[in-house]
Amino acid sequence: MTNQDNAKKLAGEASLSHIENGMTIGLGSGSTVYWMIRKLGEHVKAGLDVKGIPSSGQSVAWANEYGVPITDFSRTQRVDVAIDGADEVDGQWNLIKGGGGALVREKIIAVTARKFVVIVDESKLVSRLGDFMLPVEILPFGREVTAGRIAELGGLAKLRRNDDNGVFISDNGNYILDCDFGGIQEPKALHHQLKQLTGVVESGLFPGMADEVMVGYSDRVSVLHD
Ligand SMILES: O=C[C@H](O)[C@H](O)[C@H](O)COP(=O)(O)O
Repeated sequence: MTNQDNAKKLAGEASLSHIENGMTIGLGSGSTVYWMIRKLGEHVKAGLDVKGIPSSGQSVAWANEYGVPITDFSRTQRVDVAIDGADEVDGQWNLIKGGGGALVREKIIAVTARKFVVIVDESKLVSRLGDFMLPVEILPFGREVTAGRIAELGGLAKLRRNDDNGVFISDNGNYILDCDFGGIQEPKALHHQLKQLTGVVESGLFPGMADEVMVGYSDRVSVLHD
């Protein structure tokens, strides 16, 4: 296992300290969350009574594989804690998410949760967001027009493709534009500008939403509080 994988594992597993019996847990997406779900499955087997609301098809699959019971918003609208990864985290805990294309469901879960815990390895910490191309989920119809509107905001938008060069389709049946805005000076303002564009479903900017950030290093976890 690489040092980075180990850092993800440590952060993912440490996040279980937020979980108590009876909770409904927002299950994020990505390779760091994988370790959280896997460990959570061990706790469930040992008797922990929790349910998870997964944010992606991949997380549903992991929850099933590791024995974490799942539920959905038709059964409960209470999420006690959401635990999720990020692609970038700045000093004010603004996030870029969506590298795996799960940003819309992740955000619905994060805004519903009483507590939103972010788990990352140290490589995700940045002084300013924007080296990572900002994922923006858009409706397929009129994608060229929407990309043009994003360009007017200063973002060079590239349609996400799969490894086989087909267009990437999100779990919601939409497209993802990976947008280069250069360094993002004002994440909250840019997020609101993007949200106002017809055709944009959601931006991968999560400004000021995290309650706690758990940072994994190769040999330890550092917890950043408010
Ligand atoms: O859409 C994907 C999610 O936002 C992930 O949480 C994010 O990309 C981080 O993933 P990872 O832990 O694999 O770096």
